[in-house]
Amino acid sequence: MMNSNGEAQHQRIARISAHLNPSNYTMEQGTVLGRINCRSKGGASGFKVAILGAAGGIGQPLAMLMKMNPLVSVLHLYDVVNAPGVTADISHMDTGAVVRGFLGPRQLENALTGMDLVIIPAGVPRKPGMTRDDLFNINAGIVKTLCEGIVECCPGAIVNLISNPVNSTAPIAAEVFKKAGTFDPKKLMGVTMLDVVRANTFVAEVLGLDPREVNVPVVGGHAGVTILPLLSQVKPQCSFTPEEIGYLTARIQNGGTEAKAGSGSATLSMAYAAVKFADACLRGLRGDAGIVECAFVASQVTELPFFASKVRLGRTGVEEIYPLGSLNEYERAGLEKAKKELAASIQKGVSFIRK
Ligand SMILES: NC(=O)c1ccc[n+]([C@@H]2O[C@H](COP(=O)([O-])OP(=O)(O)OC[C@H]3O[C@@H](n4cnc5c(N)ncnc54)[C@H](O)[C@@H]3O)[C@@H](O)[C@H]2O)c1
Ligand SMILES: O=C(O)C[C@H](O)C(=O)O
Repeated sequence: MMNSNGEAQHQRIARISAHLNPSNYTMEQGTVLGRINCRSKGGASGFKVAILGAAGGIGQPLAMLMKMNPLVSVLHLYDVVNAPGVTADISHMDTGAVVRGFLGPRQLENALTGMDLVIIPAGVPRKPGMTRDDLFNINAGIVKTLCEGIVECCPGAIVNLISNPVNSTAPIAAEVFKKAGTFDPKKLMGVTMLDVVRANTFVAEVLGLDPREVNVPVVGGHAGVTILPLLSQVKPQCSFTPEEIGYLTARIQNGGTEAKAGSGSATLSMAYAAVKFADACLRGLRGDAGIVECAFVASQVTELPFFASKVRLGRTGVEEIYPLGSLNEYERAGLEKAKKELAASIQKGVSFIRK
């Protein structure tokens, strides 16, 4: 009869033998050690997070940063290409989250089942000279398919939508969920955090402050004039010259073109922003109080059905949407321009599903 040390050793040998036998490898389990219940897996507490488009320019650093997040116990990495390699690479990080990879549509169901939070950076990015709306024809279909998967496998999950054009893809997601009867406006957020991250950085440069001390609300949407920084509401309280306002507004609105200097679109700062926002969502789900961030959500703040503004995140997702507060004349003019473009982008997304 084996003593408990002998038993443990026997199990370790069995695990290693399984690891050395390639027939035991299944992509869905990410690594063989994951498949055979590796004892180094994270604790049972924590949230289950899926990244769809995890092998891409945003997806990879986003996956790495989420693997480092102590609130994450399980991390599912889904893509239509290269998911095995990215998963193996990230799974070697000695942090708590268990990582599993999923490749291609046949594995989408397993990637999504049981998830608390689904982050979607899947789809094509802009090339020089393109607008975000030029991505619509390809990305609308991708987002639709992935959201249909969410309907089937994790209809109660929080969804963070990154794929552009966000002003249309978030309404597309909402329409897919409405059609299936699973739409919960508290759970769907278009990610506009990068606009806030940029605004904090650029404003801090002008004011000579540490960006971590600066908070700039950015409302509206996530493309050109729909990106509306409210410089009159910057914290800490401050004032700007008209030249500074013109410079900052233009730089924040065109940050996406500045990033990567015309050779692609932002990936690293976006991954940082996505993780900052996802972490806020997870802290909200955990029940932390007072978590306020900007996001593009189903809203009654204006006459438009979707709008980005400050929201409070809690156990059920978006628990409160804040009004815009008082705007100066420059911002009121910007709001009118933003609403005009936003209305068309939202309608384009809605029509894509209702057509
Ligand atoms: N919301 C924002 O602030 C923001 C910021 C930057 C980029 N973006 C957008 O994010 C998207 C991704 O950008 P990127 O630079 O990572 O692009 P990328 O091409 O590097 O990566 C996209 C990934 O999506 C995958 N993909 C394609 N179709 C898929 C599908 N059906 N299912 C799952 N995965 C699929 C690709 O294989 C690829 O790995 C783009 O639409 C870009 O415009 C948004
Ligand atoms: O500009 C882009 O196309 C990507 C993204 O939306 C960004 O703001 O960086």
